[in-house]
Amino acid sequence: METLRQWLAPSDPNASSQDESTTREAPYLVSGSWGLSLFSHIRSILWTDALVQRGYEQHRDDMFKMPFLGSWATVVSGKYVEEIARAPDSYLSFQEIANDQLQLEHLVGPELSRDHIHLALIRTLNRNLKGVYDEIADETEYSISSALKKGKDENDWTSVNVNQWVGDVVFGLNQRIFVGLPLCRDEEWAKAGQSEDTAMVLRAYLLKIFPKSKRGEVQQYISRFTSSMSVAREMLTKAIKERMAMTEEDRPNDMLSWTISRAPGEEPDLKIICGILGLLSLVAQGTTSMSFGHALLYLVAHPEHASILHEDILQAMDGGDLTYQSLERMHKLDSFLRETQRLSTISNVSLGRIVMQDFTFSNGVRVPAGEMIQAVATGVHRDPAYYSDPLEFKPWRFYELAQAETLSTDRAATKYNMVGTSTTYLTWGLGKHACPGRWYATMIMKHLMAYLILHYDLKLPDSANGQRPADWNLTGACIPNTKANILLRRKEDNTIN
Ligand code: HEM
Repeated sequence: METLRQWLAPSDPNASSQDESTTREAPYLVSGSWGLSLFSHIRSILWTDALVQRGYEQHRDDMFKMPFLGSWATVVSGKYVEEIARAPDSYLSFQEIANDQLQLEHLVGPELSRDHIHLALIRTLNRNLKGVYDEIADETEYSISSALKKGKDENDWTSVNVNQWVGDVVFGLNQRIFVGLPLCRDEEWAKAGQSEDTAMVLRAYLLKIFPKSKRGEVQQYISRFTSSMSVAREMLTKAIKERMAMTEEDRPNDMLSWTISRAPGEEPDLKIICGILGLLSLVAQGTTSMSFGHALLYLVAHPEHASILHEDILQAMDGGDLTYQSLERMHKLDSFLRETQRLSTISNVSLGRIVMQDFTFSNGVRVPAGEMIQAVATGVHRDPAYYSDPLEFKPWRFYELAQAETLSTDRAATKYNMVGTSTTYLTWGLGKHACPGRWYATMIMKHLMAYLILHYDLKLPDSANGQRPADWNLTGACIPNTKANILLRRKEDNTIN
């Protein structure tokens, strides 16, 4: 009970009491006093989105303080977002918040939480995107059809739960790139890997309840009860040993081989390699499948846009196959997906940082070391000052903005592309820590959507009455409705690749 109290109570809302008369704290959105704050913390976990939105409406282009996942966070918008993005890591640390939220030191290992080797691997992934695309293209039909086997037959159609089906398909594609054939198609691997992703997030939540000094012991204890982890580790260890027995030139060109080559030490540590792949799988899986699940639900709820997308895709293919280069020419599909990410942003906030040394914003608000800073994302994405008819789904919004700017400036406007970041589009964060996996995630999403539109009929079940099932908001995340189903049917004309 005491631990729970410590976790839920503010670390010390008055800890930032000003020594310097020129600085101040951000205004509290809810009371910081004990009792009320316990209630506020519980409320903030259940209704983070509503609290962030209220704060944004009251303190737009400024900042406020609210309970956030068990701590206090100063939440900013406007020009202050750039101040976070520009701040040195020695003041505002992304690494620290990632370590804290995923408990990397305990769940993955101190080497990874300290050195972040995975970032170099994502750079390798980005350099190899064209080759990676060919693997993804080769895996797509297998991944889609094996996930469809878990669905329910309804006349000519197969009914699937969106979250589950998209999760399976994206997992299959990611694993082809991460661990390659044959492991990526192993059903036991898929089962263990997917439950390991969920287990890791739950373990991180659990560990955070305990004081830092006790987390190592607690992790040792709970790992005895997580069989998915040992199954996944065992299978991966076998694959690693097989790869290590090959010369570097003979190894397949995938994340597993890159990781073995980059892992520190003469004799790479299997635990570190497993940890890196586990972490990459975790960050790539939930984000991409949630985003794609949202996009798919917009597609089936707005069938009037499907033919325009179909035309855009065929035009980009120019009589040829679906290729990496053709994806880059699918401007309307790009705009469609960016609009789905604007309206159903998977996280209400972005640019989360832990303050390492007291940090003062240009308006004099000082945030003491140890506290958290976040930026409003969804509120900004739905602000009429930045987006006309912000609550309306306008799939060609970014396409039209890019066209207009290209015409007026005589230069191709790339800032509205799906991977573009700005203070008013925070899906990927901003600045030096903006998502390094966004080119890969965008490639997967564009390819999968184009492939589905070319080869499958898709629709909402009649029971949905043509309405997109409402998103679910929980602890700051925006999840595609977990009960939403869609129907799929392979098209008869399979002449187009
Ligand atoms: C649609 C899918 C995705 C979304 C919406 C997304 C979103 C984000 C966001 C908001 C951040 C924080 C940026 C900041 O604070 O400024 C981030 C960071 C990161 N993302 Fe993604 N992400 C996605 C997919 C991926 C994928 C596929 C990978 C790996 C292949 C990945 C790897 C990472 C990593 C490693 C970081 C930390 C960067 C750093 O330490 O500097 N993400 N992502």
